[in-house]
Amino acid sequence: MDMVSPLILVNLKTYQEGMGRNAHRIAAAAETVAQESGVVIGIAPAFTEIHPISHHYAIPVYAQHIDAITPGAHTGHILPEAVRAAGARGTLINHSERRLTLADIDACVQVARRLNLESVVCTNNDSTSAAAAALGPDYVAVEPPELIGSGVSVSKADPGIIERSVNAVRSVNPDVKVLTGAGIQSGECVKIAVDLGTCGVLLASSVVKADDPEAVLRDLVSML
Ligand SMILES: O=C(CO)COP(=O)(O)O
Repeated sequence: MDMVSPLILVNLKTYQEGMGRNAHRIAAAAETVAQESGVVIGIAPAFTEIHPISHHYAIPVYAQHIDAITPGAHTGHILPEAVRAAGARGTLINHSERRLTLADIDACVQVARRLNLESVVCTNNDSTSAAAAALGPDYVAVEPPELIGSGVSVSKADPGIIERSVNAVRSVNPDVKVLTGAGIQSGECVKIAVDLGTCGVLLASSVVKADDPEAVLRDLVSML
């Protein structure tokens, strides 16, 4: 293993297979495999599942989004303090399916830092990875949008974007860790990503839609 312990972050999105009892099943599988392997496996469930999951399992829980607001008169927003109080360790910011402006991303990273929430800023290519790194988040997670949910792994289809993003982030801010995602489905995909200099992966469908999420998670960590 690398000096920084790898992170496997499973985004449950709003998949039916990641709601309610299914979210618990995936969280339990993640906890089992994390304990067996020593690899950190986090989960980003729907907002409504953050509290139940974080209070039942020892794995780190992430929000899928926050709004950079302070408590007050906002309706239909996600208050970062509430996400923290519900037990989240961190949050995704600017996921490809929840894009923000650069100014919003900056504000979200700052509020996350203030609240001691880990920030994972998602990006779509190496230029945006460099821009995100300049904001000083904990992680930049590069995911080529065309491969998200495609079943085709970024590690195999586009290793260059991983390598370029790692280099871009390092040159802007070497303290920012890099994750990658889109189509990640096996231990081999994870190993390629880590060998290219990332600290792990962000993934969804291969775990969330699996008949046996525990078996997929065991495979994902098998080459670390
Ligand atoms: O968007 C993703 C994770 O946030 C990637 O999704 P898939 O793993 O389904 O390609």
